Amino acid sequence: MAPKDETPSDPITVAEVKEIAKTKLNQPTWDYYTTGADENRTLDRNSKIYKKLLLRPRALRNVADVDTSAYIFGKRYEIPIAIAPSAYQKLVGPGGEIDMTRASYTLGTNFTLSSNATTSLEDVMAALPPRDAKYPAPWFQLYFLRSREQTKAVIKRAEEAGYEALVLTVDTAVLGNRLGERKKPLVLPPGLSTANRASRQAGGVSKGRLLLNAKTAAEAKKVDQENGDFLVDRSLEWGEVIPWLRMQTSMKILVKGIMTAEDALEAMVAGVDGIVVSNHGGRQLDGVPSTLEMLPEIADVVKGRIPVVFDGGISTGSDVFKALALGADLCLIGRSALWGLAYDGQKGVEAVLHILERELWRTMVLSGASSISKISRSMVGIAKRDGFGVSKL
Ligand SMILES: Cc1cc2nc3c(=O)[nH]c(=O)nc-3n(C[C@H](O)[C@H](O)[C@H](O)COP(=O)(O)O)c2cc1C
Ligand SMILES: CCCCCCC(=O)C(=O)O
Repeated sequence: MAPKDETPSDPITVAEVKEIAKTKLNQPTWDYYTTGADENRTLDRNSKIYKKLLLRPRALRNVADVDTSAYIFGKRYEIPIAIAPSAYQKLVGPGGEIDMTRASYTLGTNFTLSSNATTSLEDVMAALPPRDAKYPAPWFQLYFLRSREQTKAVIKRAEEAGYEALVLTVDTAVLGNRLGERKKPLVLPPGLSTANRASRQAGGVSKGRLLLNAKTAAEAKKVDQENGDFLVDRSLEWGEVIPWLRMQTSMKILVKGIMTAEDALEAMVAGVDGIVVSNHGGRQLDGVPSTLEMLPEIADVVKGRIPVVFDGGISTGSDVFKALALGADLCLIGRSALWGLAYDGQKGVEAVLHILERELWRTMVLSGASSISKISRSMVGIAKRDGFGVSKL
């Protein structure tokens, strides 16, 4: 069935939602959420690349009924679009992580809670009504701290609370060089804290930020030594960390931050259940390609064996279509969901998901794909170098 249209006064694109969000957020919060690392080359590339990819539609393929649903780990997603983990969501809207997770529930999809959330993982789970077992439970994103005890404790809490999967972020051994943040460090206002650090330390802003703002190498070393337990463990390796996680939990294990076919292979050999192709929304290593560019080589290695989850720069349903065509099984939205949260809390996030759903549905109809499995790589192409004609990928 075709998704319902908005009422005339509603924003009808994510770009419009973002404009409204800008008027609702204070400057430091807007800067924190919009920024990338260094010169923002990767951040910009992530979104611009979608415009370069052209669609190659097919006609007369019976699109009377178009089904946007997808299955990941055997669970049903009404749309192949879920919400990426992002830190400190109560800075964006008072309902924060709870509004996000409830919106994902309403749309029949899923949400990943950040290790640096401002709501406890137990409260997020308790905010959801009971759900038919055919749908997924939320996932929990893990920053693996140097303190194994702290790391173990939070994994245990996530498992006991009923999270379906653990998403180990592997692109944040140290925080990216975010220039705006270095000039104006992010400070959580009183009353907000990172509720999922096992110690629930007051103030709660990541100790990684102290390291980022150290003025000299000596100061950085001091911070590193003094705050060691709360920093991400930089000594992790595939062959050790994945088996260690397996020993701790029976939740599914995904790794987030895969940007090469080589790492996708490492991940599979190490025995993960899924990967997330991601460059952290351009906030970590600047100068890496867009995620969309790397998706085909990664999908060639893992597609059909383990789920390929994907994020980076998605702001339209046609972006989602392109990522699915290049091998994604499920797309995550980071900032687009945050603009919805700023715009109107849970309803705003739902509005964003509905916009993307409608746009994806229309792109599928007009491309001749009546289900997600009918979206193929041959349905996208790239303009030839001499500017005339389209090459298949
Ligand atoms: C403000 C902000 C905070 C983020 N916090 C986290 C986090 O805590 N953990 C994590 O794994 N990724 C985090 N990410 C990365 C997102 O999960 C996701 O990879 C990225 O936002 C996708 O790109 P998009 O924003 O262009 O959709 C964050 C992203 C943003 C923008
Ligand atoms: C220990 C690393 C803290 C990262 C904080 C949240 C995040 O991922 C971001 O991009 O900001």
